[in-house]
Amino acid sequence: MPEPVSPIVWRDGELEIIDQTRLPEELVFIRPRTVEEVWKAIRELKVRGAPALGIAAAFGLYLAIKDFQAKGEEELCAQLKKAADYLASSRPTAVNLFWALKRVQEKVARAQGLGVEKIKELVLREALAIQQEDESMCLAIGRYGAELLKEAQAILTHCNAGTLATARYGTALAPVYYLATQGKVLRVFVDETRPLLQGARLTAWELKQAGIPVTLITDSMAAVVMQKGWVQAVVVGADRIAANGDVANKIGTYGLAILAREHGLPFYVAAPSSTFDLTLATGEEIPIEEREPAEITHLGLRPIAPQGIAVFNPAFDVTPHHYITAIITEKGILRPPYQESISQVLFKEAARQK
Ligand SMILES: CSC[C@H]1O[C@H](OP(=O)(O)O)[C@H](O)[C@@H]1O
Repeated sequence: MPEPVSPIVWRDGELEIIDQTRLPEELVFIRPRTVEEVWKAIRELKVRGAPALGIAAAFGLYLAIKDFQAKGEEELCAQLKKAADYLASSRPTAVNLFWALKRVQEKVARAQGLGVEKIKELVLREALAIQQEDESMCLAIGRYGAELLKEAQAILTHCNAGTLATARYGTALAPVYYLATQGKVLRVFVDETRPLLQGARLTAWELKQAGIPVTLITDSMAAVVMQKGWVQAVVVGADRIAANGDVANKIGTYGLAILAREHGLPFYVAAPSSTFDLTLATGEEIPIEEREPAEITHLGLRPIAPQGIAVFNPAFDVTPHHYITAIITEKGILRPPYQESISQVLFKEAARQK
């Protein structure tokens, strides 16, 4: 199986990003050189997917300061905070973006006294570390998730939680890639995922590249695919997971969870620990991004709805934890009650590090 692509790399002193708005027709790379260009790439979903947003934001911080002529560390840190606040305004739901911005700034705060140039180098090193760690976390999610899917013939997934949404390998698709390397090839039923079609444009593309069999369906077909018994599990990604296990993910996920429950299918969420937001008790507190009406009323330039029609365009919804069979993380499989299993897996690790 060909190695899944990485959508975002630091190569020869430049940030190189696959422009995901050009897929599946063209594989086009862009090289943002300023924090403004990174902000725009995030906002326009040229780079998207919760972990990939964290990685892009971390590199965006470096681009914001690499050529900045600071008189001293204090001025440099002020520029870094200004850039972090700016990047934080690009998209509100995926917590990985905010987690990465916070992690880099905290690293810099602990490095006071190093000098301006050393701090700049440290920010780049931290962005590279975030990217490398994410790839390792996706691999671990693949191994843990494979245990849950090893008896399945096919799964259904929604949106794109594959290699294009992460450093590499993905979250929901990581077990599919891992099983393929072990000689077990699953078929993946892919929701097209209106309105921006991340499933049809991105998941179908990346799985085809990897030689994984794909069946593309419209979002409205998921129920009958489950009714016919064509899939044995539903596996999706996440953009933010609250302390009780409520999951924010692409709009349409909540409906899939209810359908899975109705058809007696396991509903798995795959996410690294950087997607958990333990400051939020429940999913009710997760900010849900609302995007432009034109994403729904138009297909490209062509209107597909009457002009001026009222539109509701939330990019995400929240699936209550009681619909979720298990959460696959890089540290293991979390089972209900999530309030306990999340803290045991995530906090216990942190406690040991103190
Ligand atoms: C591996 S997390 C991917 C997650 O992000 C997607 O949203 P978007 O394409 O708007 O960035 C979707 O919710 C995926 O599940």
